Amino acid sequence: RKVSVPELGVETSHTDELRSLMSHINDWGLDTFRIEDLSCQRPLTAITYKIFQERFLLRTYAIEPHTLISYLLTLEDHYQQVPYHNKAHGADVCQSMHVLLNASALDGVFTDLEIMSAIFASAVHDVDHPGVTNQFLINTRNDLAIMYNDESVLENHHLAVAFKLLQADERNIFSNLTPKQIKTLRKMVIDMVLATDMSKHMQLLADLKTMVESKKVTGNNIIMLESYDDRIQVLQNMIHCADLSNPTKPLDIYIKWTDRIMEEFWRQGDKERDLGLEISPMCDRHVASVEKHQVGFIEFIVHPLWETWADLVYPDASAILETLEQNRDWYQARLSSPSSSSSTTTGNLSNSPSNIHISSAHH
Ligand SMILES: COc1ccc(C2=NN(C3CCN(C(=O)CN4C(=O)CCC4=O)CC3)C(=O)[C@@H]3CC=CC[C@H]23)cc1OC
Ligand SMILES: [Mg+2]
Ligand SMILES: [Zn+2]
Repeated sequence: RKVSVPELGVETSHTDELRSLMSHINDWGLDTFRIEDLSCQRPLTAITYKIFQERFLLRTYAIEPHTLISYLLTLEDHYQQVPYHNKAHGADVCQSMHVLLNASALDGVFTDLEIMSAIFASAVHDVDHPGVTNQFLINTRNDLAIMYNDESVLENHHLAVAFKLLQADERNIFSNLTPKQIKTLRKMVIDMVLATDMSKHMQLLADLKTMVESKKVTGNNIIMLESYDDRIQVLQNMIHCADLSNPTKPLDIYIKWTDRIMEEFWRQGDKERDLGLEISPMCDRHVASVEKHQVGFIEFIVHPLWETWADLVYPDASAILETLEQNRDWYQARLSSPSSSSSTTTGNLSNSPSNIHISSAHH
């Protein structure tokens, strides 16, 4: 029986504007925040539905549109209303992953099943995130830490929730896959989401560097990946890059993500203070050095990863690396110049030059 679904997957009164924004689904720097507004707070459903259509995945895997929308709406409802790790972040990582998969150095490298696994993994990768870190859950003996024995607690939980939601027939988007396909997809999704645990970062990056050093390409510079381990390693680094892509986006968008993650970290710090626990790095709102943290985050983590990724897919990620370096310099400049000192934020702003970004108090 035919069940009618809205053209863009979500009910909205801004259909024309949303359609036009969605035409940029393949572009780096798509404004997820505007999609959040235009989709009536359904950015994850709107973006993931568009990507599945764009890649013909509904046709290839005989997925009913209403089944996909039903799964996506329920998945989206299971993202918590926390400042950063909410449905907008899920949507953003999903769209970023979609763009990374389009690198010409990866042209024809991944199968449709691997691509669908990567998009699905990105959409679900932080579902039901409570807005606190693994270490906080462990330190407070949270039920989740007990359930997962302190090992990748959040990431195991995101996966369990994502697959549990598939068990309802009306939401089972993989009902027409073969048992072998489902087994392969499930393993790849688990391997990718577990790789978003920051405690795996150094090992992931080391392995990526080794791969870059021994990179094998075809005649037209396409990367050759023979084994499952090589293929999943690239996909794991890809979702990790997408998860760490905020500093590589246009500055106005990057700053909004920074505002959100800092508010989420500060709320955790407030809880730690109330519990008499040591306040985690970057989590004390009374020691606000947002710029310093961003420069450190980029220098120690984001740039080393993206520099290596840019080597692997050279020259496809060169513009992204360029934006990252410009954004780092912008935060660096605010560290040293007087405009970043607290006096300006409480001082007379009327004479501040328009080109200096004065956002909310903590910047
Ligand atoms: C837009 O801005 C951010 C976005 C995400 C994160 C995440 N952070 N993290 C770890 C926290 C602890 N870490 C550090 O303290 C690293 N570090 C230094 O060593 C010096 C300064 C600094 O930041 C590692 C990353 C997460 O685990 C979040 C969840 C998954 C991915 C990245 C997220 C951090 C951001 O801005 C600092
Ligand atoms: Mg996560
Ligand atoms: Zn994430």
